[in-house]
Amino acid sequence: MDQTPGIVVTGASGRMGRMLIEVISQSEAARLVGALERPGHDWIGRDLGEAMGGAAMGVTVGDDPLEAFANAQAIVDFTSPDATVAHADLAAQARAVHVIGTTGFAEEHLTRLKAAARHATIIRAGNMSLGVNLLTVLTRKVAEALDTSFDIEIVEAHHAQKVDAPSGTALMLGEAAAAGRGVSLDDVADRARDGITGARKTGDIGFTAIRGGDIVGEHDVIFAGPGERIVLRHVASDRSLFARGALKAALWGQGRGPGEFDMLDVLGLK
Ligand SMILES: NC(=O)c1ccc[n+]([C@@H]2O[C@H](COP(=O)([O-])OP(=O)(O)OC[C@H]3O[C@@H](n4cnc5c(N)ncnc54)[C@H](O)[C@@H]3O)[C@@H](O)[C@H]2O)c1
Ligand SMILES: O=C(O)C1=N[C@H](C(=O)O)CCC1
Repeated sequence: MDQTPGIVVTGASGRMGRMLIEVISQSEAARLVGALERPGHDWIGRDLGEAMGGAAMGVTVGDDPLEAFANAQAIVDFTSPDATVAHADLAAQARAVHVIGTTGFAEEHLTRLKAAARHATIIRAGNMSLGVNLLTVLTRKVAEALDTSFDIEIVEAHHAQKVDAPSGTALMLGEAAAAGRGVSLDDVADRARDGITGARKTGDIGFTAIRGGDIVGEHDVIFAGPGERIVLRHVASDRSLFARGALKAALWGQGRGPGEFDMLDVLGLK
């Protein structure tokens, strides 16, 4: 009998859902045991492979997380904040590792995820790629080394369908820069500029979001100082990058105790 961890993918028809299904079903380290979509979605009740336009996979797309999670060792969740928070309680009940790629959480969502992590292994990151996680480490180091005569600006670009801004990645980079400076991001984030804004406040960390076309994900962290500028950049050109990171997290989480972890834990970058 196959002893590899069984994984359920939520948001199966989404940009990331499809990518996750491809990556997990090609992996020898895990099995795809379920696929979920939101109630009312036209994939519900269909074979997943056929719904994706290929050969049957023997997995029927469902809309009942309780039933799907019962036989899973990991849930990989790239959906919406409300859906993910609901899934967190059910994943905890099923004792399945919950890998969360969803972004755009409000404070109330984060509080609920923290509560769920008292009983469950949650691995959450706004970006699952090695490169971006390494970039957060570099950003923190550069911010630590420079004083506030260097203005920090984070510029991100994503596809036209993205619904949240700033991106989860931009916020991760902002948190890293703020940590390097020994301040709280909430106190220094400047997330909206329009009209007569006045001069830039020293110490602020600014965010700019570009949306258009099919951009997968690009992030610049700019340190603009007197007479010079440092730019740290990450460009994602293929979504499978995020799916491979999420699978790595699901495998890393097996046998871990409850708690909230991130990709720095998974990648050994802490
Ligand atoms: N962390 C990362 O590395 C990373 C990478 C890419 C995208 N993301 C994030 O992942 C999320 C999804 O991105 P996307 O581009 O795939 O979006 P998408 O809109 O293409 O897909 C989301 C899917 O979730 C489904 N869904 C919504 N509610 C659901 C529910 N209750 N149960 C099951 N399925 C449900 C939707 O029907 C949709 O198919 C976004 O928050 C995005 O920012 C994170
Ligand atoms: O396509 C998206 O949506 C992405 N979301 C993540 C974010 O918000 O940073 C990661 C990059 C792609």
